[in-house]
Amino acid sequence: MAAKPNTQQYISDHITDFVINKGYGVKGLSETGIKTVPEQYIQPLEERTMNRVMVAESIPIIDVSNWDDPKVVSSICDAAEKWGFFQIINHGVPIQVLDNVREATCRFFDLPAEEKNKYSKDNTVSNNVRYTTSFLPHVEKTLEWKDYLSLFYVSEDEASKLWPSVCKDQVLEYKHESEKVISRLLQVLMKGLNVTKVDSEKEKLLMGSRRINLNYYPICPNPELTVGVGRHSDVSTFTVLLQDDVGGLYVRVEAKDSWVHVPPVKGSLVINIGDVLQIFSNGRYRSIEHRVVANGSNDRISVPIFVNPRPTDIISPLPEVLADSGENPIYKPVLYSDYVKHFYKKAHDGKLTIEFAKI
Ligand SMILES: O=C(O)CCC(=O)C(=O)O
Ligand SMILES: [Fe+2]
Repeated sequence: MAAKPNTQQYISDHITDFVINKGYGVKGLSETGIKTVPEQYIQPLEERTMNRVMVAESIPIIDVSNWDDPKVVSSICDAAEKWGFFQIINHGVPIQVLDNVREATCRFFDLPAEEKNKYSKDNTVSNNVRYTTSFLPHVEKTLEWKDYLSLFYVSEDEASKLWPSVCKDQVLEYKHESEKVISRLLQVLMKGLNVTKVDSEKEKLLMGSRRINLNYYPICPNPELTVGVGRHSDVSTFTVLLQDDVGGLYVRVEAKDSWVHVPPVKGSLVINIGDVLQIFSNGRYRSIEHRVVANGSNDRISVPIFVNPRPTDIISPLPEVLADSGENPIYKPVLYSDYVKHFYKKAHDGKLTIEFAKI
């Protein structure tokens, strides 16, 4: 006698095939008009609820129209130590450039699934351009309600050949326009560590590569059951994040055992410290856990630029930091590409990635 088909299993396999293999993503799923999130998106209770949200507090908003102003320098360094997250305004990246990259992101995700799927793991011509859904759908027990395109920048030439034509010019423009802000931020953050000499070698070590993600979070029928992005810290030196006006990014405040919302501020960029800067600074600047909630009434997009070392760099506490503080290193030297590989081997798990580099 033939085995009775397991209906639940059949539906689940079908959804996985549609969302992941065929490239429809959660955007495609959302557009079917589905009324409840499929089982594989239902997160454990502790991952989808935030017990304590502080509404009275928020991360600093810093006006950087004068980067040389000592008050600007101290606000940034204090925010990096206390919060690991802050927003900057009057940063000089034209609003038009930010609007253009947001529009370009929508254009990419509005492409038919077959077009987007040309950039999936199995079809893409280069690992430097990758379209996928959730975070690591083949590794995770429970999926996240997000699709994304991840672009590792190698050169103008490569980007213009390989990046999707509906968004490449706008993403490149956003990257170029942000470079001045990125250099300034690095200088200021190093000043706060008493690292006064940042020559070109050191600059490459601290920020020699860029990854840009286009994140798309479609409307979700049961936002309370799932997440947009689960709890994680970034594996960058720092991240420059552009969000739209929907909101939903929450940042962990460890000292208060709670979370704060990062409200959309027109024209601002959100900056957060990543694990690599926590390692370089021997724990003085801290990468902070963050998460994105799913949304029941709006699609949301965000565009982070991950400012990273080069894959071939060895990351460890900076000698200047150890000499200045007299501290022993709490992290061992690790090849950056090994660190990143470790991150991409497991589902989002809060701040656990950095354990990999602990002595
Ligand atoms: O969408 C956001 O606001 C944050 C996304 C994020 O944390 C990430 O891509 O690492
Ligand atoms: Fe992140």
